[in-house]
Amino acid sequence: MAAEARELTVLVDTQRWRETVLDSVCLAVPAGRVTALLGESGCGKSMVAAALTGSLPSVARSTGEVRVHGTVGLVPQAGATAFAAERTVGAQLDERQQLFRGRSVEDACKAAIYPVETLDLLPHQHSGGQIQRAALAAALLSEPDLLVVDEPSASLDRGTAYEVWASLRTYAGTGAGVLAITHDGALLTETGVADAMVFLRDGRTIAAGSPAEIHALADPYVRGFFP
Ligand SMILES: Nc1ncnc2c1ncn2[C@@H]1O[C@H](COP(=O)(O)OP(=O)(O)OP(=O)(O)O)[C@@H](O)[C@H]1O
Repeated sequence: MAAEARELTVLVDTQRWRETVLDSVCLAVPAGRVTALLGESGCGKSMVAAALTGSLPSVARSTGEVRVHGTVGLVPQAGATAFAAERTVGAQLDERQQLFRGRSVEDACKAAIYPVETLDLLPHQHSGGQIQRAALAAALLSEPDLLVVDEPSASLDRGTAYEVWASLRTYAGTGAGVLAITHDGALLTETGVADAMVFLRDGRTIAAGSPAEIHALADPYVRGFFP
């Protein structure tokens, strides 16, 4: 098991706003598998990603159990936040490569379907889809045991989205656990990359299982994610 959460509850208290954003969430991310996390906007998917990767906001307090076995990598929903604003993406990928000394920058960019022609641009000079793939390349350089990707294909055309999902599948094939957050049940079904799906609603886990088990459910909330 690359990671698991049991009875994970997260309370956000900003002084002006107080809310339980995750309520007794249970989730498993097996090693060597792609687990997809789905749910409507604001239901808490990114908060699960933050809890698993140790990056909860300072206004959040968590209870319950989170276990991660090995190293973690996060591809944030806004890819630019994975980079410093004032240096080129290429320079920052080179620095990460020096730090981890694993795969080459070229190899990580290829795996992330990131176009190397834009390596010399600053993060904000990238398109939404380009910087998201650059953030994936950055995460792959550290070869984490648990890779959490938040909306990896939200800004991509269908063809490139397919390639990115296939690449996540390949990465899971190296033995890592991959947790991929998405709204796009149709794309998950078409690509067939998810070994398991977990659905969140209002901060709670409401369904989990293999794609076949999920497709057999009559729950209209779950069915609403598929064409
Ligand atoms: N940094 C933060 N500080 C305070 N509250 C936050 C923060 N980030 C998220 N929240 C709150 O936590 C709840 C869950 O947000 P989250 O970003 O996890 O949703 P999501 O399911 O990922 O949504 P989306 O699909 O729109 O990205 C929301 O009510 C949101 O307002």
